[in-house]
Amino acid sequence: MPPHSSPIVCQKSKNCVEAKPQALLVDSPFTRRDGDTLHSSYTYRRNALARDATTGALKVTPQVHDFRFRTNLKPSRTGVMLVGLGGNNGSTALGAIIANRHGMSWRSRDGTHTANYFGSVTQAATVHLGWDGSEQVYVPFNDILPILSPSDLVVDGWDINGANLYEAMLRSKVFEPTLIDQLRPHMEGIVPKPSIYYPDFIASNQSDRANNLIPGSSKSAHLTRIRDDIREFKQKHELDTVIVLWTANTERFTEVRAGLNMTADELLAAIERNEEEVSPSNVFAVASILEGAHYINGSPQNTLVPGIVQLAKKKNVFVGGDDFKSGQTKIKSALVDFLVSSGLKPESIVSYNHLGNNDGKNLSEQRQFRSKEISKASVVDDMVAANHILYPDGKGPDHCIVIKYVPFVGDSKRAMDEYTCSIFMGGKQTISMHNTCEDSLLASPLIYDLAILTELSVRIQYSSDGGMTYQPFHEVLSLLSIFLKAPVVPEGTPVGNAFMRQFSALTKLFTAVAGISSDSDLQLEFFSKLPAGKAIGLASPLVAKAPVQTVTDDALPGLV
Ligand SMILES: NC(=O)c1ccc[n+]([C@@H]2O[C@H](COP(=O)([O-])OP(=O)(O)OC[C@H]3O[C@@H](n4cnc5c(N)ncnc54)[C@H](O)[C@@H]3O)[C@@H](O)[C@H]2O)c1
Ligand SMILES: O=P([O-])([O-])O[C@@H]1[C@@H](O)[C@H](O)[C@@H](O)[C@H](O)[C@@H]1O
Repeated sequence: MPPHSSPIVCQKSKNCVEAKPQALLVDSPFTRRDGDTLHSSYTYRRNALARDATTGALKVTPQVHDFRFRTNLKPSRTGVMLVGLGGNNGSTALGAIIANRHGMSWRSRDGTHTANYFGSVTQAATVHLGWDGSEQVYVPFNDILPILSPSDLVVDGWDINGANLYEAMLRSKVFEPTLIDQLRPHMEGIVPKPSIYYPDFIASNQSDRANNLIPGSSKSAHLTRIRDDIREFKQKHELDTVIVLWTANTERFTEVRAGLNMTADELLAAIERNEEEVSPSNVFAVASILEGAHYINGSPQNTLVPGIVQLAKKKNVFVGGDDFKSGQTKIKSALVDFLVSSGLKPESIVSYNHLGNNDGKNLSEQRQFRSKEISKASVVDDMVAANHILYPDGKGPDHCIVIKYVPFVGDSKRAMDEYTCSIFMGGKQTISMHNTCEDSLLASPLIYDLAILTELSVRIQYSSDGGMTYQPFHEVLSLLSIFLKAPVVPEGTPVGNAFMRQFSALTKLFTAVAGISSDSDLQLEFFSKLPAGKAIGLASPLVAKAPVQTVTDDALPGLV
């Protein structure tokens, strides 16, 4: 079977940038290319675990599960509608796409810079595939499967403020003036669509921004208008996929209760009766889902109430969230994993930062700060639960979150963290770090990744019954967790925050879908004689004339 090469054939669109040909050829009897569809099989190995009722011993039963994947290799024409387009993140994300499309360079005190997508996992990270006999081989993440470039995305959105995107960039103070000047002709003509503003959900200090509103106070009428916006955007740009992504202000939490939002019908009825407790982000999420658009929450509020998840399931769209994991928390999700994996016990974590952007201004009010505090504080829970030696009672470290609004520093967030650990023989280790960055330059690449991987997920279906039936991933797209502080996950499944585990899960998933053996960090070949290699996978290969390698479970390497 000739190896399949999956050139990125981006659907021609006004904004489609010609993508580079795929550089990866997968040669396996367990993948089959049928036009634009890649069929692959994957033997998923896991341990069935159970406590012995009498001895309490942990019984471990290694098992294999035969998955089939079916992937449309053609990235779809995709639009992203940003709620909060005129904000620091929104204007930065759009401006950077335009700068990359045009290959812009600009000068600053540090010299000349050229547009890039650093900070994006899909565009600037690599994936380890193994050892080729002379070197470790890493390939670009976007070589594993055909995915969109951010430059392919059609972007539009809403804002309660009517500033055009040139004015928004000036206000944000994120880009150098020499870049803003180049972007001006491309951005000045873009004005966010009018949005909805329910004052009780964001800080009162935001009221002076609200000059670009959909008229009236009927939430049902607002829902209809936003649905119309999404539909018109999709039709105007002849899009196949639309993703609505909330990068507007942090809202206070909404109540979650029976009669309000526990079911899709309850939430739709609550909107119909103009229920006070229905938030703007609830309305955007419902509008998106009803229009078949996927909805991602980049902020910490609890938008994805049970009724919205249920509606997403009914309408077969993805939802994801919460709160971009961009800076201080992202570092924490890697550092605490390292400390706990080293057998060192974080006893206190103090995360302080101050910033002077509008996000910081909105967070300076308690109810909005509380939303952020919850998402920032939850990030170590899985790592604490992973080590009963260090945390026998499950009680985690003292964890303090402080955010202060200091207008003068603008988007340049100054984060100071202190980690104090118990170490060997009563010792203590204190790690302090200072981290300064333009917050929006860390968050904007995540907007791309969230959208690009949502679009890729739409093109993947899996089968658990040997290829008889196929279905999409669960409507709550928890594979996006690496980009989010407080990942929303399918009910009954655990939240994982440890950064490198999230990265490994993401790269192993897409290499498996591509028919590539999961990278084994074991690398036994470096300290043992490697047995002869053989193609593995399902007992029934996907291709008619595969080598006669009837691989049965008990013949699988490692299980004999
Ligand atoms: N590094 C980061 O920047 C980062 C990291 C994690 C999370 N976040 C979250 O992302 C969000 C955006 O951050 P930002 O720095 O761009 O903030 P920002 O205040 O600059 O932008 C938010 C924009 O949303 C608009 N807005 C508010 N309510 C709206 C509504 N109902 N409809 C449409 N627009 C509305 C505001 O006018 C503003 O332009 C915030 O919730 C923030 O907490 C940011
Ligand atoms: O991602 P991270 O740096 O931990 O968290 C950030 C906070 O520290 C910051 O104060 C807030 O304004 C940003 O929205 C972001 O949430």
